[in-house]
Amino acid sequence: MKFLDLAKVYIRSGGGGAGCVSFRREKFIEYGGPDGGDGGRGGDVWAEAVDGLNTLIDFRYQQHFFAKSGQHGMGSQRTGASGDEIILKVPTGTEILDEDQETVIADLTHAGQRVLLAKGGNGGFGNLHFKSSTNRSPRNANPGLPGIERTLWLRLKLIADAGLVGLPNAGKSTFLAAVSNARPKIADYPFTTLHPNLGVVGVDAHEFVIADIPGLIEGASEGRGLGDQFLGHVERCAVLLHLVDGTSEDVASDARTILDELEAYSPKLAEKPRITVLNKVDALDDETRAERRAELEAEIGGPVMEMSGVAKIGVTDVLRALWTRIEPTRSGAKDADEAETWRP
Ligand SMILES: Nc1nc2c(ncn2[C@@H]2O[C@H](COP(=O)(O)OP(=O)(O)OP(=O)(O)O)[C@@H](O)[C@H]2O)c(=O)[nH]1
Ligand SMILES: [Mg+2]
Repeated sequence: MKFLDLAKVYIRSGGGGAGCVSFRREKFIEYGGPDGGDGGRGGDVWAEAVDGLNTLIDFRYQQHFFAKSGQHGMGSQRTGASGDEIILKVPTGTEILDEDQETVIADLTHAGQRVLLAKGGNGGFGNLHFKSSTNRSPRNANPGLPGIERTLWLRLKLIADAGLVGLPNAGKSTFLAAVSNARPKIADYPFTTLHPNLGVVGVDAHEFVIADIPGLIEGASEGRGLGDQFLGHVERCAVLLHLVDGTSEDVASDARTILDELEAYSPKLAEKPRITVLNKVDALDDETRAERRAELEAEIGGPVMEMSGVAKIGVTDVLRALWTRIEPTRSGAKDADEAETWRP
């Protein structure tokens, strides 16, 4: 799957069709009245969030979205046909930003949510419309209103309940593959994962989504490694899962590196609920394991769980711990309210 989380699009709604000037012309009727129809409305341009899409890559290949104009009005009181609307299908989690990339016009967080990006121009009135007691044969009609042209940015912030963070090689993708339907690439070299992957997880009859993102290294906030650009994809998560490679000689400093990078990216992300795990415990003897866990707990000032993604040790406990943080954010009523926000 190719991944793209920022795309520029050019949109234009359709112009309205012009109103028509026409008079009835029939046998035996000498002075037929006005019968020019109105122009049709131009097509709107909408964006709609859909499930099952996790990238904006399609917008690399198509950037122009121009809706059709309305047809002109015609004689015999016929209204011109409206122009067809255009709907940009975007992944849930897509924000729509103005050309300056500063103003967020809409945030489509729920499947089916729609936002009007550009309204089609109204059609002009035909001369039938201008008939009055003082003017029985008006010769005027309105032109249609023009469409609206806009340059917009689409920015995808994936929607997941839990986000995986850690150094490269910490075992993030291995864990995701072990617990979900996702099949991310796994290898024993850093930066195996180059873009976010989502996986659906089930535990105790609950389902939630985990996002695996590329590993962070010291200086990621200054662009080192793959940088910290992917942290945007865990911003909306209810909880972060911080995996620390238990086979590392210095688990405390490894953990500190991640916490510093989270803080540098945004204090809000650093304050998000977080579960810390000593991973790869299958490769450790009991003594080393206890020692490293204690070091890690001292560094982060809180409890640490133990796990092995490969041997599937402690995995279910970790999923349950994640769920306890996710569950309170799952209020149906709140979701429904938000879904309404951007509906026309
Ligand atoms: N012994 C042991 N090895 C593991 C475990 N989990 C992962 N590994 C190994 O660690 C290496 C890195 O695993 P990945 O899952 O690719 O690590 P990652 O954190 O996704 O790495 P990046 O994508 O580069 O950030 C692979 O060789 C895995 O086989 C584990 O629980 N135990
Ligand atoms: Mg990976």
